[in-house]
Amino acid sequence: MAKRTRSFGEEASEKDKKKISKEGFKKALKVFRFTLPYKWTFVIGFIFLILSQLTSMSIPLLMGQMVGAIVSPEKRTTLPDANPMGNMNVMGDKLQNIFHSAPNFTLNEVTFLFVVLLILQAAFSFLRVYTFTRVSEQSMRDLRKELYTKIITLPITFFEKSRVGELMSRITSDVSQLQDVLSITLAELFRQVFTLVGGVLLITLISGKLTLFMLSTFPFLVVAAIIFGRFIRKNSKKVQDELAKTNIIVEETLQSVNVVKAFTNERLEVSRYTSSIQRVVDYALKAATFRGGFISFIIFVLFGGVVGVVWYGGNLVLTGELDFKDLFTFIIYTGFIGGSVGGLGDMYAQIQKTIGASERVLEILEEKSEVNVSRPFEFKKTQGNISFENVGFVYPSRPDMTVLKDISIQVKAGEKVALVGQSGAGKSTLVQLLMKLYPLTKGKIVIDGVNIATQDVTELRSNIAVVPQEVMLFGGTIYENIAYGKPGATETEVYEAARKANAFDFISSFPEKFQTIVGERGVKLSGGQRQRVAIARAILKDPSILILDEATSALDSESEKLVQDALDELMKNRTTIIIAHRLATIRNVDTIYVLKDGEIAESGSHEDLILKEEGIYANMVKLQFDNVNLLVE
Ligand SMILES: Nc1ncnc2c1ncn2[C@@H]1O[C@H](COP(=O)(O)OP(=O)(O)OP(=O)(O)O)[C@@H](O)[C@H]1O
Repeated sequence: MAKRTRSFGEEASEKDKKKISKEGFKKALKVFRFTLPYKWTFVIGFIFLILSQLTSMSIPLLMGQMVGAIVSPEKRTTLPDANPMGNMNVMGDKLQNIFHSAPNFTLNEVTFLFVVLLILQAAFSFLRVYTFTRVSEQSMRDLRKELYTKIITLPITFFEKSRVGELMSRITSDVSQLQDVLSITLAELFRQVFTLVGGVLLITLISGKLTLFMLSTFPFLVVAAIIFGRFIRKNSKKVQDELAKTNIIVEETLQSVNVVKAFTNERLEVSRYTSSIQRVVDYALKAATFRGGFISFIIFVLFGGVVGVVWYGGNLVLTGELDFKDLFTFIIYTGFIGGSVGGLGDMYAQIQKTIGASERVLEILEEKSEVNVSRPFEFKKTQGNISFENVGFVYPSRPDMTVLKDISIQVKAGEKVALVGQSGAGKSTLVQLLMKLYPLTKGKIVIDGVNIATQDVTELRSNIAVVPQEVMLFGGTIYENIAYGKPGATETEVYEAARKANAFDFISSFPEKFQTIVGERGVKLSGGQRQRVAIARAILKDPSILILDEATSALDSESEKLVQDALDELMKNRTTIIIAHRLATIRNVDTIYVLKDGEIAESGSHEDLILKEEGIYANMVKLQFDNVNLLVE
C-alpha cells in the first residue's frame, strides 16, 4: 500500500474523521484483533523500529563529532594512526564520552562510525518496513475476507438499507485506511514521539539553557495550529461536501445516461455540474487562504526559532559556555524535533480517520449473518409440498403498510399454481417469503412438514430455483453463467441443460459458442435468450420447487414459444409457483390464486374462475382479451 502523501497542513477527509474518544479507541482496538495471529511478527517489527530510530537519533551526534573533528582537530585525543579498525577499545571509551565537550574522534574514525551506523540503519529500516507490511497485509487480508463473508451472508433487509457504493468503500477504502495505520501510521507516530521526546532529552543534555530557549517558541505554534486548524477544517468540510455532490451528479447521470439523452438534458446537466465544481473551487480557495497563512506562519516561526537558537547558541559559544560542535548537533536535533511536531498534526488526523473507518467496519461485522459459510452443508432434496398458513406480512422498512393480511395456500408436490392480481398486490412478496428473505409477521410457511422459520436458509434455498422477470447475467462466459446453477457441474451436464432450455442452438450460433462473454462488457443477449440461459441454469440446479416470475414485456411469438417450451421442460415433476402477468400462459395450471388487498380473493382452475360472473379473474382475462383484440384490429 502506497503511503498517502499529504502536504503539510492539509487535512484528512473531514467526513471520514471521528472525534477521538475512549469509545472510539476501544472500537478501533477491536478491529485490530485481526493482527493478533501475527503479533510476534509485529513485535519483531517493533524491535527493528526502535533500533532504526536509535540509529537515526545518533546521526546528529556523529555529525557534531565530524564538525568537531574538522574545525578543531588539534583538541582531539591523539591516536597512533588513522586506522580505526585497530583501535576499537579506544573508540569504545570515546563513544561513552560523546556528550563531553572535547572532540573525541578523528575525521576518519567518525566517518567509519558513520558508515557502520548507516549500514545498520539501512538494515533495520528494511526489516522494519518488511515486517510491518507483512503483518498489515496478512491481517487485512483476513479482515477483508471476514468482511466480504459477512456482507455476502447478510439478509436482504440489510441490503435494502445500505447502498452498494458504501459497502464497496468499506471493503476497499476503510480497510486500506486500517492497513495504512498498521504499516505506516503506527510506525510514524512512534517515530515522531520518539524523536520528540528523545530529541528534547538529548538537547537538554547538551545545553539546558538553549533547550528552554528553543521550547519557548512552541506555545506560538500550538496556538496558531488551533486557530488556523479550525478555519481550515470548516472549509475543507465544505469542499468535501460539495465534491460529493459533484460526484453524485456524475454517477447519477452516467447511470441513467439513456434518460439524459432521451430528454436532451445534456446542457442542463453540464451547467449543473459546472456550477457545482465552481463551488468546490470557491471553498477550496478559501481553505487554501487559511492553509497558506498557516504554513507561512509556521515556516516563519520554525525558521525564526532556528535563527533564534543560532543567535542565542552562538552567544553561548562565544562566551565559551558551549562547544561549537555541540551547537551544530543541537541545531540538527532542533530540525528533527520541528519535523516531528509538524508531522504529529497529520498523525492526529490519520488516527481520527482510522477510528471512523474501524467503526464502520465493525458495524458490519456485528450484523447477524443468515448463512454460516464455515459450516459444511449437505444437500437434502425436499419433495416440494408447500403450505402457506395464515401468512401475514409487513415490510420492516414500511411498517404502516400491511402487504399480506391472511394468506393460506396448499401446494402438493409436483403441482403448478399461479398467483395473479394487480400490480402491487403482493405476488412477488409471497414468493420472497417462501425463500425466507424476510421473517413473517404472522402465520407460518411449511415445506414437507418443516416450518421454514426453523430451517437453515441454505438447505431451504438449495431446493428452490427462480427464473426472474429480469434475468441478471454475471460478467463471464455463457458456460459459467449456466454452470452457476450447479457449481462443479460437468460439461455434459451444462450442454444438456442448455439443450433442454432451447438455448443450445442460439449459443452455438455465436463464434465463441459457450465461451462467449456476456454481462456488462460482453455480448448483449436478447430478453428471450437471457431467459433461456436462466432456465438452463435452473434445470442444472434441479430443484424440487420452482418459482417463475413471468416477464411482463411480451416476447415475440417465436421467441415466446421457445421460452415456453423450455419452461414446460423445466416445470416437469416440480412444484411450480408462477407469478403470472399474461393470463394466457397459465390456463393449464392446477390452481390459480387471485390476490387482492392482502388476501386470496378467488382461487380455482382457469375453467372455474372464468365462469364466475363479476369475478376478478374473469374480468382480468376479459380485459387482456379486449386489449389483444384491440391490437389485432
Ligand atoms: N422491499 C420492499 N420494501 C418495502 N415495500 C415493498 C418492498 N417490496 C415491495 N414493496 C411493496 O409491497 C407491495 C407488494 O409488492 P409486490 O412486489 O409483492 O407486488 P406484486 O404483486 O409482485 O407487483 P407486480 O405485479 O407489479 O410485480 C407494493 O406496495 C410494494 O410497493
